[in-house]
Amino acid sequence: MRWQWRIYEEPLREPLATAQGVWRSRSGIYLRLEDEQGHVGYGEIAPLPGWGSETLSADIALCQQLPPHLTPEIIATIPEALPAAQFGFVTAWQSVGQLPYRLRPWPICALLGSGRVALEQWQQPWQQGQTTFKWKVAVLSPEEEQGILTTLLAALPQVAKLRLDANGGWDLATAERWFAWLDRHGNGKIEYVEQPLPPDQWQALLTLAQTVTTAIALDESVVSATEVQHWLERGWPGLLVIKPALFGSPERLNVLLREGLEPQRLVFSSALEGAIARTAIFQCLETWQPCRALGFGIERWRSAPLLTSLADYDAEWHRLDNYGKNYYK
Ligand SMILES: O=C(O)CCC(=O)c1ccccc1C(=O)O
Ligand SMILES: [Mg+2]
Repeated sequence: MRWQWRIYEEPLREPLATAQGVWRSRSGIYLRLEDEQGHVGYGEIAPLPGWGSETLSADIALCQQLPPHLTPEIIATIPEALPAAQFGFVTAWQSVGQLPYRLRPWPICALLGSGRVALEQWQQPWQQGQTTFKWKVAVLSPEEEQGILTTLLAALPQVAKLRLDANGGWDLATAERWFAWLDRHGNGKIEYVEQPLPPDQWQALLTLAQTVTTAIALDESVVSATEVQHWLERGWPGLLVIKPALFGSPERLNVLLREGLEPQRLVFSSALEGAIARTAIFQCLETWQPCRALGFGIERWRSAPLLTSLADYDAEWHRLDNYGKNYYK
């Protein structure tokens, strides 16, 4: 199987502020495979350095070193330390001759910007039928955020659900105060709090999950399949955010599900990947059958529409030409 790759860097439509800083652009690598009969396939490597996945330079080094003809055996040698590359190559290989996919629309959770803008930003997605929202916290002080949250919770209709994402930005004392506040004021509308403490504080995270009423989801703690496995062995009782683009080969999740991981505990979420990876993820969802709204409501920051024809793929392959350099095998 012959293949080509192309590095891109695309500015976000607006900066995304999280507890870990402000993001302004997103880089990755698009892959294009073609077999002897002319069947094509596409894949995307979209690592998030600083997020437990590899760096883009590590993926570039991998692409430079792989031979001009791919086989499943070669793809299987991609090391565990490069989970975004594993995802990109495995899904690219699976897509050859299968495109375009016919995909279902799933309920989506709309991401709201940190701070007061959330009070406006939920309304348009609500009018379009979305009922789950996520708000970035640990960006302002707890007092400021709880003030805004009081208004937001009062404004949201009773059937709406709100996720809070602290991106590991609280310490234990702050988290305990926040959970006490949420137990009193959550109004039945808080679906869960995502990554309240830094990813490595596993004992404190386990204790919190066993003592507070509000559900907790791990995100940064469980970026790759190996980490998910580790937390399951530790007895993590809560939810798990899966960012498929950073997770490794999708087959790893199939195995965990076959071994009894309950699908209701999973929340699938975007890593602000591009259209090729997003479409590959939605193809995986046909197998994974998500039970909760997908954390893919990120259009405000990056437009990544599902690709529904080979012409769409071809256009996407060429679209980011101006952002990155081209490399051909
Ligand atoms: O999960 C969602 O609902 C939206 C996506 C999101 O929040 C996100 C996007 C890129 C990187 C990290 C995160 C995060 O969950 O913290
Ligand atoms: Mg998160």
